[in-house]
Amino acid sequence: MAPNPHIKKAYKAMKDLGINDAQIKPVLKNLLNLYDKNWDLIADDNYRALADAIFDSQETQASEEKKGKEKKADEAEGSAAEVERGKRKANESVDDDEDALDEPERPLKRLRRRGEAGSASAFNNPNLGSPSSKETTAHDQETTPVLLPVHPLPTENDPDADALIMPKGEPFTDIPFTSTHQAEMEETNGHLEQRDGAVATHTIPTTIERSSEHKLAATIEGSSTLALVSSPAGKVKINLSFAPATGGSNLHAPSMDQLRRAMEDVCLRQYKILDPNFSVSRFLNDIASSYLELATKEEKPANQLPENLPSVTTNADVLKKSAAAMASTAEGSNDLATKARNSANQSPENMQTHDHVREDENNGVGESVGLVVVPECQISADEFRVISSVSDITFGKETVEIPWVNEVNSKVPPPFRYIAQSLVHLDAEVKFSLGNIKADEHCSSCCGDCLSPSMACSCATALSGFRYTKDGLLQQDFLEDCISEAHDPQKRVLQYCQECPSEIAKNEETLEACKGHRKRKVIRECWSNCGCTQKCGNRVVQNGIHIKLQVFFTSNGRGWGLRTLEKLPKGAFVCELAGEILTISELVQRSSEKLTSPVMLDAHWGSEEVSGVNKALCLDGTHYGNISRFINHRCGDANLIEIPVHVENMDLHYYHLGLFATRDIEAMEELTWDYGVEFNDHVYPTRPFHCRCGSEFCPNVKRIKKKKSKKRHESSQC
Ligand SMILES: C[S@@+](CC[C@H](N)C(=O)[O-])C[C@H]1O[C@@H](n2cnc3c(N)ncnc32)[C@H](O)[C@@H]1O
Repeated sequence: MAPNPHIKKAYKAMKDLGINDAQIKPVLKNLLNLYDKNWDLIADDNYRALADAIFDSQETQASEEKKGKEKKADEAEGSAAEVERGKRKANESVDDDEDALDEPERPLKRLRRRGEAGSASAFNNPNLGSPSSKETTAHDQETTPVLLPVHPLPTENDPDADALIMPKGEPFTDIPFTSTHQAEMEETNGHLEQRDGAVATHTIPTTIERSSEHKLAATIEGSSTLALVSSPAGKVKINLSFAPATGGSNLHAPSMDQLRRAMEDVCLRQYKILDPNFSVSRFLNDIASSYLELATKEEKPANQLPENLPSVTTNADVLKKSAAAMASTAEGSNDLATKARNSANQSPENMQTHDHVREDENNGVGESVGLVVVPECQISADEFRVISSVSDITFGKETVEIPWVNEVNSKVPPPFRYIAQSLVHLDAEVKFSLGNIKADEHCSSCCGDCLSPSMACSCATALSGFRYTKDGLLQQDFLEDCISEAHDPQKRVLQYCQECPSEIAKNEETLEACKGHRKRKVIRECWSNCGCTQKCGNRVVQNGIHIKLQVFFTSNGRGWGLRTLEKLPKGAFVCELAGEILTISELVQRSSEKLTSPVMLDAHWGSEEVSGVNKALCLDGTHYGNISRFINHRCGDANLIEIPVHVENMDLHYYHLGLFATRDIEAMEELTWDYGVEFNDHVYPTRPFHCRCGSEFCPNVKRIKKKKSKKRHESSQC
């Protein structure tokens, strides 16, 4: 009978690892039983399961043999052996190490010790185990420490100088990063080396030995290790290595940025580190400097505190200190920093005199920023949610992550609930039902992608062509029309209500006449009543955000803003204006709060369909909103424009508002739109603000320009 090809391959893989046939057979038999002859499981990851099982059986066998030998020796030597065992117990750790060296070396372990030390890649590469690859001697295996992949030591110009370095090729494990490093170090030629005979002990056994060219040398004895090594320039580098046999076939090295973000997330969630300037690379830098500082200090007797030892601050002290630092930039009482200060029960003045307060907390690059570890009771769940949203302020509610940064001060974004789609607050009559769709709004002919020419459907006819191009941008002529209507009052068509909802909602004795509402050009997208796919080119706004955005703190007094992290072409969809859908009466009731971003949905207010205060709707993103709530206003030449979009039906009193690029926008440019507010309209329920948009169309800029030219004129006359 021809040999089973599976068995043949398994034997080959094991032989490549230096395992002989006799060792393979019984283990493979057991494994086949165990896995119900599922060869896929056994063959996975180059027969890892089989190799592991063989190593385990070797270990069991070795320890049983050892026990047997001890038993025999005890019987033969009687009381003499008792004495010997006593000695052995006293030297237990030494004996254990020797026993470990007596054990047959696992081929995997050996592979790892060769040159690359890359366990996972070595395991997946059968050639590394073949006789042609360079063998180490038994002596090498016993005494030579493994050279972990060597990373160049940091230099002044090294952009990676602060980076946490992960040894390439070592598998990853989530073993906790704990170290009780007690290595005795001495300084030689400006770098740290271990004193002869001293052993750096970690919770996980590791040896660090003196090695040339400032390389880090460490043996991996099982789990993860943490080691530090210094450069001739006095810099300290941290090296992490991970347990060999873990990670599986999915093992891949995360980028430094991913690692940093993940760590910052952990710090925020688990340790509740409040300072938004907290950075993992800076934190690692601090570990390295503290290490260097402690390691280069003269040893003191155990009961004597070394001079200049960095003072250890209690959590409460840290809280006061950091709250004080944060308070120096806090403006609003709503600010988390202010809350932290209040909870520390200290006046800012007292705290400013506190020894530990840092003056430069805003821009202390390279400085260690005081971390605030706040007991859970001191911040609300809402506040904590906002703090922990650094990497994604949307909490996964959009198809893209939107991070926030504050490079200006220590403020964090205001607490609000992120919603990707607008929601009715209470009374607004918004019905999305198929039954409400009129017969002429049903499109029976659309199929696949409505924008492909062969698919011309009745949606296209109804709109005299689609508003989008095949690239998902707005049609240029349509966009230009919208822009010029918005900019040029002459081109605006106003509609007047007979009884204006805004005026009715004011509840004043005399009803004022309608001031007029702009008739708007609209986009109509395909919806559930259409037969096309979700990828149809006439579905843009409903498919949500697809660009890289970032919330950031503006540097000229406009609070938070939104910017794009990528270049955007003219006509690109950015995001929808989403928030709570309110009736006008509800909005007026709220107006005592001076809302930050209410938007009227008044494009059809002149029509008969929209009459009465419950039909006239608006959006408010103050408490519930999407990313648009961070977009600041710009007079006249904003780079975004809002356009009404009908998605669910052509119901005139509710529609979506899509924000589109009015021109090409560079990466890192702030996104702005013209709120269309009259700054002298005191009835409009938005928080009045002194406009700092800087646009040449801004009344404030015009006023300043006028003043300047007047002054210049006056001085030229003198
Ligand atoms: C929709 S929010 C925009 C995000 C806001 N900057 C924040 O920090 O949350 C509107 C508020 O931002 C501020 N704002 C927007 N545009 C501004 C501008 N051009 N100048 C000054 N403040 C502005 C005003 O306080 C306004 O009430």
